[in-house]
Amino acid sequence: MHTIAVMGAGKIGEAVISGLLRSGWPVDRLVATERWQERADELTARYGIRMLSNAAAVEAADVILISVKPQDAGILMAEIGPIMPTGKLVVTLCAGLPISFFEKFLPTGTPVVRVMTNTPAVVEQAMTAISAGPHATGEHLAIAEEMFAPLGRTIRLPESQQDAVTALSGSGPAYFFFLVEAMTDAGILLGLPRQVAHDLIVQTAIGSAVMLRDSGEHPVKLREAVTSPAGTTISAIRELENHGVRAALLAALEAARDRAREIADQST
Ligand SMILES: NC(=O)C1=CN([C@@H]2O[C@H](COP(=O)(O)OP(=O)(O)OC[C@H]3O[C@@H](n4cnc5c(N)ncnc54)[C@H](O)[C@@H]3O)[C@@H](O)[C@H]2O)C=CC1
Ligand SMILES: O=C(O)[C@@H]1CCC=N1
Repeated sequence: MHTIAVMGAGKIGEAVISGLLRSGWPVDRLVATERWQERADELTARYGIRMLSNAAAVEAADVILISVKPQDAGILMAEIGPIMPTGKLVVTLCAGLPISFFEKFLPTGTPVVRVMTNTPAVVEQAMTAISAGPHATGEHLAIAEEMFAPLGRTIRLPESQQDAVTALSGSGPAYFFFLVEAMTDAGILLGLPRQVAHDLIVQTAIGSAVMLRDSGEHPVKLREAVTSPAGTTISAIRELENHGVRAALLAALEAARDRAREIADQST
């Protein structure tokens, strides 16, 4: 069994820690690092996890998970790159940063796997995309899958698709939350109490998501089944089309993908 070091145990780092522990991963096979002592103490109290310095974590583990913000990755890699022994697996969660960015800091031949997950990891419903770097083998991909499978679904994709994945499923939960927030406001506009509007739309979102996953039907078919001739739904759909919601989504995801590319450019 491997020992995993979570380097930068923030929101996503903690989701990985809690998911692994819930799935039965032994806590003595997990270490983490955190630059703020208060945060480190909080994680030890919550999970009983050993919090180490970056250098000690690299030494203790054979799988090194980079889960700091992309803007902090250069500083972390400059610290741990020179002391990284050969043969360790590096797994990065950093949005936008290519595998080649990490390889620059690491001994030649170090396997690097790039991963994009999302926050539904905290309820074991993440969508995680996993890509191999030039030195990563099927065995390394399998280790990454073993780490992320407890958090939800996993998929293997070429690294060239990771910026699109980041825009779609990495950021995706934010778009759904935004939609729920806006629809709750619409319910209030129509005279419903806030809590009632919230409960109605959350259950509608859950029901729709389960139908999308389990019915095997195309979303167009599912929408058509709700849309009666001269009914209420088509009046709403006309307004969504008039306000360019479809075009807004295309432009929004393109902007997120472009931002991922910009993060990569700024890192070189
Ligand atoms: N939040 C999200 O929905 C997703 C985030 N990601 C990626 O995951 C990474 C982490 O994101 P979050 O967890 O949201 O950020 P976060 O800010 O919550 O966590 C990063 C943690 O790293 C710590 N840190 C920074 N530099 C450090 C260093 N040198 N040594 C030790 N600890 C250090 C920070 O104190 C912080 O607690 C990012 O690269 C992001 O692109 C990936 C998928 C989804
Ligand atoms: O907004 C971000 O940059 C990160 C990456 C994907 C989700 N959150």
